Amino acid sequence: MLNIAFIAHDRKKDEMVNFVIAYEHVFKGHKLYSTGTTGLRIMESTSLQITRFMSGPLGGDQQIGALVAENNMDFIIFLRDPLMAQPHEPDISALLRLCDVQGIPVATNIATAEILVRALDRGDFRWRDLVDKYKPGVDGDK
Ligand SMILES: O=C(CO)COP(=O)(O)O
Repeated sequence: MLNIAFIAHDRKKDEMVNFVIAYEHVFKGHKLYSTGTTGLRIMESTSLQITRFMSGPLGGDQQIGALVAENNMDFIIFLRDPLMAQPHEPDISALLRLCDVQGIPVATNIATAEILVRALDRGDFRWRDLVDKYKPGVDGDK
């Protein structure tokens, strides 16, 4: 069972909901997290249980980032809006940076999300093994 997070900006929320509906059978075996509104939208349309954090602009990205920093997050689908500036852009950049620090797969568009979820469904690519192998030390990669 993996820890998976869903995050979508407003103009990407319909896309996210449709995607999660399509792969509900895959996600239902995992522990799910989300930012506030994204999770609400998904739960309204599926039977999935999701631990929801604050809305993104109020700190939800940072809360999910804290799980990434502790290496307690395995996979993030973050459908960003590439055509609209976000007031909390520093939080978004910080989350993506932490994913790179820890080697966490983060899909920022639907095609990447599709490829990762299909790999997850097949169970033939254990990226957790890679993440753990290259995990930085306590004081980073100095
Ligand atoms: O803003 C977000 C991510 O940066 C998403 O937050 P919501 O899911 O609360 O809309």
